[in-house]
Amino acid sequence: MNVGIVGATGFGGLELVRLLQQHPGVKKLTLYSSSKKGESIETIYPHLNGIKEGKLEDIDPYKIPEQVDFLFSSAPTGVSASLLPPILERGMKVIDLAGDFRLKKSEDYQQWYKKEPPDPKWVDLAVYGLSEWNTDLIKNAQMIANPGCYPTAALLGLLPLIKKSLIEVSTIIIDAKSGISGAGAVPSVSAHFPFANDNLQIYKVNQHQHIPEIEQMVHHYSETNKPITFSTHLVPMTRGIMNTMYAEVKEGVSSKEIEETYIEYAEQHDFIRLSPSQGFPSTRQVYGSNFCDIGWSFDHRTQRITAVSVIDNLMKGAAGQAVHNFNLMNGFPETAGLPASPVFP
Ligand SMILES: NC(=O)C1=CN([C@@H]2O[C@H](COP(=O)(O)OP(=O)(O)OC[C@H]3O[C@@H](n4cnc5c(N)ncnc54)[C@H](OP(=O)(O)O)[C@@H]3O)[C@@H](O)[C@H]2O)C=CC1
Ligand SMILES: CC(=O)N[C@@H](CCC(=O)OP(=O)(O)O)C(=O)O
Repeated sequence: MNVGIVGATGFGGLELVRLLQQHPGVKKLTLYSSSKKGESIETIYPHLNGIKEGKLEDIDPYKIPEQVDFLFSSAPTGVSASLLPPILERGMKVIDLAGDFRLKKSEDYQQWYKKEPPDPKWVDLAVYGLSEWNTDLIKNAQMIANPGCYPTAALLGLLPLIKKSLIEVSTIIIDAKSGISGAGAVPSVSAHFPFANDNLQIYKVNQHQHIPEIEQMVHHYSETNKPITFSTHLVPMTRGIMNTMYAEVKEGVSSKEIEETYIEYAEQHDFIRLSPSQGFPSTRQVYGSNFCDIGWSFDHRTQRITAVSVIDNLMKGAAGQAVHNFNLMNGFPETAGLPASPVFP
C-alpha cells in the first residue's frame, strides 16, 4: 500500500515515518510539506539519514488521491477542516491526528478551540479513534479522528470503571502532566529551555481543549453528563504523559471488583498493561512504545480511587495509536509496525 503523511516534518509526523517505514503492509511512503517542498527530510532531520523516502512533496488535496492509497494528516488543528474534504470526497481513507473532527458538537469546537468548526458532514463521518474502545467502528471507518494525547491516557484509565458504573463520574479529577514534545516542534516561550528546564508549569487551567473531548466519551459511557475537572502541567522531559486521576468509588463497590475489572481489561487488549499488585507506572516504562500502563489504589478512608495512566504522547498519544487504527482499518494484525517493547533506560 502507498501511504502519504501530511505534516511529516512535525513531531507526530516524524514518529509516523519511523513506524510506517518498517510496516509490513506499507510499500511506499510519500511525505508532504506545506513549507519545505522539494527538500529531503534527511537534510532537515539527520537522524533519518539513509532513509530514502524521496523529496518532500507539495500538498495538493486534489492530487493526493492519485498519489497514495491512504493518508495520515498530522498538521496543526484547523488545517484539516479545509484540507481533507476534497480527499474524503474521493472516498479515500484518512487518519487525522489533529483536533478538527474529534468533537461531535460544533459549538464545543467553537468554544474550546476558538476556531470555525468543520462541515458537520465530515464530523459525522469521523470515528473517534480510541483504538480499544471504538474497535468495530474503526474497522469500518473511512475517516478517523485520532484522539488527543491527554484524553487517550485519561480515557484508557477511567472508562473501564465508568462503563461498569464503579465510580461517581461527577467526582472525577484528572491531574495531567506532559513532556514538552506534546507542544509540537515549533518552540514557544513556555517550552523554551530556560523556562521549561528545572521548572514545573501548570497551564490552560479550566480552559484546556481536551476537556470536552474527555467529557464526550465519559458521558457516552455513563448515566450522567456532569463536567469533570482536568488540569495540565508541563514537565521538563521530552516524551511522556502521566495522568493521576481521582474519583469517589460508588457505595458498596469493593477493591476486588476494581481489581477484576482492570485485570479483565488488560487481558483483552495488547497495548494495555496493569502494574502488578497496586503498584504505579512511570513514564519511562512506556517510552517509544504504544503501551498504556495503568496502576491504581483504593483508599478506604476517603472512599476514593487513585488511578494512574502513563503513555508516550507521540506514540499511544498520537502516531502509535494512529498506526494501530491503520491496522484495524486495513485488516492488518493489530500490532503490525508497532514496537514490541519500549526503549529503556
Ligand atoms: N505532539 C503530540 O504529542 C501530539 C500532537 N497531536 C496533534 O497532531 C498534530 C501534529 O502535532 P505535532 O507533530 O506535535 O506538531 P508539529 O508542530 O510538530 O508539526 C505540525 C506539522 O504540520 C505541518 N503544517 C503546518 N502548517 C501546515 C499547513 N497549513 N498545512 C499542512 N501542513 C502544515 C508542518 O510541517 P510543514 O511546514 O513541513 O508542512 C509541521 O511540521 C497536531 O494537530 C497536534 O494537535 C495529537 C496528539 C499528540
Ligand atoms: C504539552 C502540550 O502543550 N500539549 C498540548 C497537547 C497537544 C495535543 O495533542 O493537542 P491537540 O491534538 O488536541 O491539538 C496541549 O496541551 O495543548
